[in-house]
Amino acid sequence: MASPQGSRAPLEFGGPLGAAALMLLLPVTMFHLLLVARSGPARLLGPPPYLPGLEELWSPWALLLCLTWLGLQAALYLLPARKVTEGQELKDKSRLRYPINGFQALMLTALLVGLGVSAGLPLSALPEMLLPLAFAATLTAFIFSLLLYLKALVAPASALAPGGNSGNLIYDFFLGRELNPRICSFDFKYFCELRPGLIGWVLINLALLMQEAELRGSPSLAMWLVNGFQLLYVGDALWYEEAVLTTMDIIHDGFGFMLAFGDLAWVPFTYSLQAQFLLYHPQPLGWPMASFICLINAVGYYIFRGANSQKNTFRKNPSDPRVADLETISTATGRRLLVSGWWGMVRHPNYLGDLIMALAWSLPCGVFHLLPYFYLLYFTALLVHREDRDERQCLQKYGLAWQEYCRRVPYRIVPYIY
Ligand SMILES: NC(=O)C1=CN([C@@H]2O[C@H](COP(=O)(O)OP(=O)(O)OC[C@H]3O[C@@H](n4cnc5c(N)ncnc54)[C@H](OP(=O)(O)O)[C@@H]3O)[C@@H](O)[C@H]2O)C=CC1
Ligand SMILES: CC(C)CCC[C@@H](C)[C@H]1CC=C2C3=C(CC[C@@]21C)[C@@]1(C)CC[C@H](O)C(C)(C)[C@@H]1CC3
Repeated sequence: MASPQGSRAPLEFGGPLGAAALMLLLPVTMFHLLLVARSGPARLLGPPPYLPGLEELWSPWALLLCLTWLGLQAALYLLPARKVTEGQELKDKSRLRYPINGFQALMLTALLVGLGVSAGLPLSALPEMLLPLAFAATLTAFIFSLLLYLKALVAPASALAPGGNSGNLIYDFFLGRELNPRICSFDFKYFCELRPGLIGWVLINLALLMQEAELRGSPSLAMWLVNGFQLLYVGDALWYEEAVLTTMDIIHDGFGFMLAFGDLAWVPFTYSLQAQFLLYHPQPLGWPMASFICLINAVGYYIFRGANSQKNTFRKNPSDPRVADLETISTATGRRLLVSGWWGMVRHPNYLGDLIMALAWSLPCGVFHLLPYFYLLYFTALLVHREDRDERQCLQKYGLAWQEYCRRVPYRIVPYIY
């Protein structure tokens, strides 16, 4: 099967073997975390307390709940949007159109959940269903990825992603073949990246907070902090929804098992790990320490938002007064690269801010368990690997201009360290 570029793109993630290993390892890790978080010792590196049988994982109700959730989010996606925006230019010079109504979907979901809870919906029962729900989400992601793979077989070559079309079934299934799979105007990748998983994550956090309130009379300060920080992160992603259109996932990566599983299962069930841990292992936290952790989160958010907004504003309109004074390097493609402001500090200031926030999300869980720091460890590995992939893509895109940028801004993520 020919690559859409004519020559084959270099294999990533360790090729077919790496892809096969990740397809097994990621779900196993997710179930390990879910089991260990509720066990007494909560040891990240220890064995799980027991191995669940199929009867504990499989529940038709969980699958129904999962599909209903996807259906609800799809319906909210289809509601009239306050704005419809165009994505980046594609290979065939066309641009796709995307509805900007993610924040509206979050608000409407909050309203529906609020009404449901006041009418007696037992949201605090959700934590008891996390295992079968995670299993249902994994199954859904797997079947969905199969359908996406089949859909790509009839897609035109111009619709295929630069990677994910090696001709190896396992590798292509994992990475995803089609860049922007759609049915009419419904864009599956854009929908999955921001809606069901991210909103599902804050809903699971809320359910854990409510169950803690039922168990202990009121939610702990640590649980409030974790819920608040992560709600800010998800609210921000949906408020600045348009920014996702310039991320690597939308511009470069195909839509396959990696993103389908990542978006639908990995994000809601592993990103809520700190709240899961806190429900079963309450941690004392005083106001002085809580204030310090809030400050760390605020610093991380300031860097993350500042850097992402600066790049998006610049990419949308380089003469925007907010970025017009920044120093830039011209490239042969006609696009310019920022070399001052946030992007003159390190080559990925947005990753730095994100990592600082990740630390703030774990600190409320204390320093005596490694488990709540899993997100920070995984995220560091993800971003270092992502930065390396992006670096190679930018070198290919911008050649000498990228080398000049690297010379002017030598550090990748952490100034003077990395
Ligand atoms: N919570 C999570 O699980 C995850 C969060 N993230 C977050 O998502 C966000 C987006 O990440 P990601 O898509 O990886 O990367 P970026 O948003 O950093 O995008 C990288 C692209 O930005 C452009 N760029 C790079 N340097 C410059 C420069 N100096 N001037 C102008 N443009 C430049 C290049 O594209 P071009 O030139 O073509 O515009 C490059 O390919 C980040 O904040 C990250 O932290 C990411 C992964 C997971
Ligand atoms: C587990 C696998 C090896 C990889 C799965 C990766 C995915 C979970 C992540 C890839 C890029 C992501 C982004 C976000 C969430 C996680 C995934 C899907 C993001 C939507 C989070 C919120 C941010 O504000 C963002 C910038 C919009 C993020 C975009 C990338």
